[in-house]
Amino acid sequence: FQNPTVYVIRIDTNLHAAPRSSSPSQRNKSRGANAANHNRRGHELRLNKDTRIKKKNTKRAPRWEREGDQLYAEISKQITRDDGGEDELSAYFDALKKDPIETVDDVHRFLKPWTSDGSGDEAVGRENIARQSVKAEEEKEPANNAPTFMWGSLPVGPVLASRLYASGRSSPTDVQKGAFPIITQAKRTNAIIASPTGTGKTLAYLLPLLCTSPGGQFGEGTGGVLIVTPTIELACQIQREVNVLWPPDETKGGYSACFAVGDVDDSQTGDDDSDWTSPGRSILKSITNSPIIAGTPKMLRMLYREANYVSSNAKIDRTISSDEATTARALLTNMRAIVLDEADRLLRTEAVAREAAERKERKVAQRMVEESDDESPIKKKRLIIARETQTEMLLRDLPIPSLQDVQIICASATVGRTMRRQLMQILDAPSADAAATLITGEDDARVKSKDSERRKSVLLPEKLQHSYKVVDLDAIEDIEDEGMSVAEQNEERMTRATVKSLWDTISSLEAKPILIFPGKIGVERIQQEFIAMGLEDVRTLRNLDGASPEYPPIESTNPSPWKSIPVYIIGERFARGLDLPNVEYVAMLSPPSSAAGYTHMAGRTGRVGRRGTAFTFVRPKNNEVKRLVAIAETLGIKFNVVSSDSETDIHL
Ligand SMILES: Nc1ncnc2c1ncn2[C@@H]1O[C@H](COP(=O)(O)OP(=O)(O)OP(=O)(O)O)[C@@H](O)[C@H]1O
Repeated sequence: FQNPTVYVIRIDTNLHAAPRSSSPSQRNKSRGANAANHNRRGHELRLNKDTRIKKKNTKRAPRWEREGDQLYAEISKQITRDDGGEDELSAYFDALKKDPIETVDDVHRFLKPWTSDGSGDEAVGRENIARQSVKAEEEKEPANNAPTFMWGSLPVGPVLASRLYASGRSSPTDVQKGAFPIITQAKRTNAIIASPTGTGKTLAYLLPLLCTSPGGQFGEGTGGVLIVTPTIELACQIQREVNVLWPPDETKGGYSACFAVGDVDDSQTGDDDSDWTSPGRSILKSITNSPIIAGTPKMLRMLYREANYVSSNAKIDRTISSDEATTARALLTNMRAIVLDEADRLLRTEAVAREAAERKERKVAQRMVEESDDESPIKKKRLIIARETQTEMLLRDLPIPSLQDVQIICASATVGRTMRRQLMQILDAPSADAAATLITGEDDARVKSKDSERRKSVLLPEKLQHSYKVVDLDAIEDIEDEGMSVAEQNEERMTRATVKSLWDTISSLEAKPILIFPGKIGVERIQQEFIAMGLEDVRTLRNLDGASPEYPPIESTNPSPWKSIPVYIIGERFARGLDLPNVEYVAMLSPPSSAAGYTHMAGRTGRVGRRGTAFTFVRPKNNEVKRLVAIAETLGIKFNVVSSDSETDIHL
């Protein structure tokens, strides 16, 4: 009843009117000779003409009908407004004769008083328009070339919007909404995209770059965008994402718009010395007009070094083909953006932070010794100096005029002050803010929470649950193998106990894909154990791409082609950015050595608002328990306890 619908019911109130004749002929008869003097209901009409007209006029049409008529009359007129009227609007239109509309901006300026952001109380008139046009000139931003067709609130253009919908992404995530306007700004803006794992950071940088691509998919030019990733697997994952948005066109050679610089193809490098092609040249040869180049910093350094050589020696070195020379020149001249995906890992931020903390600790210790009378020498820990990384070397040596001319975009779930300062140094910027704009998915209520623990947990997806399980060593008997040292026997017992704990945990869970980080135990051992226990779909990095007939492609979201629920076993260093479909559980077989490590591993589940649980297996050892406490403290998370038969459970 809040929005009642009004029905107009016409009721015939003339209940005493003569009944209607059943047929038209009878009706005509009943009207008879006097019909002219009677109305249709048989009431007598007065023949006095004036009275009759008067009577008709007194029955006025309802207001809405009269206003409606007026409106219809008004809108059906030809709108020329050349009639030289004297109202304000006519004056406004008259001004057009002196200053006709010629450009898109003229149209906006002219229509401004009727657009929702034009303040309603401003007087309509030429003065007003002139003022607005001056203002517009002052504020004039270079035009944004992004096509308009909305994906949620983002103008990504009809083609990309349809492909996004078709691939099951119906609206942008918060960080995608935040990143798009900043990255597409006509004034080149560097950006750091920082938001929890699984919030769509890849699309957050990819979409604005594709939308601002000069000439689109086939007009961008080779190597317009360079994406640096810590692993080749991540580069391939980005390639798959690009293929969804910009599918390879068979009529144009069927190559992907994103070239993933992987291991060098041996078939390109001949066996004998005369056929030998350098790895850099092999990569260069394989690039076929790809506008986006993605790869690890080491491979990219090799590629760009070779491109530099080829472009400067094309005329004198006979081994250089004209195609190679063209590609090399394009690589060096087209670059407009560089993305550092998982930037803190690429810039080895952790090592720099560790070194800084260690130096600070040393200073404090030194001061304490100086202030006390204690003469005993200070025990010094070895200082591990953070070395320059491959990415830093790549950025330093890139054969382009200046990094200032290229848009730099960094993305990671774990961005801190150290990383921002590193970037500031690399770009020679006066401050971290000047180096790059920080973009976060700020709609998360946790960011504004008064509870500091809750604020800390913002690095992780909100729906991600955390659990730990204590490995029950007593469940495994002592190992007595004469071929093994005591230490090896203990290690083996630990491994068996951990595998048993893992198996017991998996057995108690709903059947859903699980990702295991095996820690020291290693990928192969867990794989062998699980296959021996009868699991069929046990995958490692090698069979993730679905190329082998035994393993269907992992993009498949339909569980029907799965032989059994997939179990992925992946080494920790490949955790970053990995996006495996439908993974509901992550198992870390020992507590990670840093909170950032935990964030990236646990974050393989609970992605894009889905549920997920991360299990950490902890042995009853001081260092492992301490690590788990430090992780819980840093990230502001509370663990659930997975019960175990042993009495050694620790409650954090
Ligand atoms: N707007 C969206 N709606 C639904 N799903 C999305 C959307 N954007 C991205 N995704 C999907 O979310 C998943 C995670 O995206 P992505 O890998 O970019 O996350 P991320 O933030 O980079 O995570 P990580 O920090 O772990 O690398 C992908 O499968 C991607 O296809």
